[in-house]
Amino acid sequence: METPALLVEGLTKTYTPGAKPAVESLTFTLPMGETWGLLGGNGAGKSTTIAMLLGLLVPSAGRVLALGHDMATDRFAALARMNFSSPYIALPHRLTVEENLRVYAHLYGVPEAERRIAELVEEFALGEFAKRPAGQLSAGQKTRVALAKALINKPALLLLDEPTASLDPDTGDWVRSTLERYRAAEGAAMLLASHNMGEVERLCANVLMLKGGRVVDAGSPSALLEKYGRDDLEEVFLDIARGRAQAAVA
Ligand SMILES: Nc1ncnc2c1ncn2[C@@H]1O[C@H](COP(=O)(O)OP(=O)(O)OP(=O)(O)O)[C@@H](O)[C@H]1O
Repeated sequence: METPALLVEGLTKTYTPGAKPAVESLTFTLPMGETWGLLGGNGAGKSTTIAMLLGLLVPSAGRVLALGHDMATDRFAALARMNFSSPYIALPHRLTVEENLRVYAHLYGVPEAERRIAELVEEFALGEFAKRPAGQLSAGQKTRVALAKALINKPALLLLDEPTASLDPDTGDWVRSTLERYRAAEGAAMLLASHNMGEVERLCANVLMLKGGRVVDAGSPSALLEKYGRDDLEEVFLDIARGRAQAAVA
């Protein structure tokens, strides 16, 4: 069997000893070539999960194999073939957009960096502000630069925290198409934390519903719609968030 993009077993994070874990016993296997969604309300544990998957946060228990590498012992081998975007992590704001991409291309050891940067500037339509400092861009422009940075090393595994937050509907739609095209062309795997149910329905083969740090339900968007007897994932999400899951499936 092909090595999965992510193999996660019993992943747990307790920030404060004795308190309830922010993420508890998370277990799943993300195959190569698929996009999965991590859905949950504020504080459900999405960002904590992504930070552990990236090796930015040390888990309290459990393990993560990313692209076959154990993130506790061998994370640099995995990180070279991974990337991420998060609205909470700012790009160096005094550097221009182009300089930012050059720094990341260097960090990831991208071959033919200038060519790759030119491709991304073209694909993400960054040309009109490529020579401006990243700190002076609008939120939507920053999001596009962050996505270009996330694809700079052609990652096999992409972790996306709210990839279309602060984008207008048209640009958001364009970003979703770009991500979908990238996945199909490269056979990459993606894990997407999102509050945007339409986005999750459109992009994700499978969805993990998180509540209070635990997976409370999982399945393909169509299987979840059927199970809860709903027309869209937003309603399924509200059923779960408001604790109506049992009533819905009874
Ligand atoms: N550094 C920290 N120290 C202590 N508790 C934290 C820390 N970071 C997050 N938490 C807590 O862990 C829980 C999960 O937070 P997390 O940010 O992972 O949720 P989330 O699903 O990403 O939420 P949101 O949708 O609001 O971004 C929350 O109760 C939060 O208060």
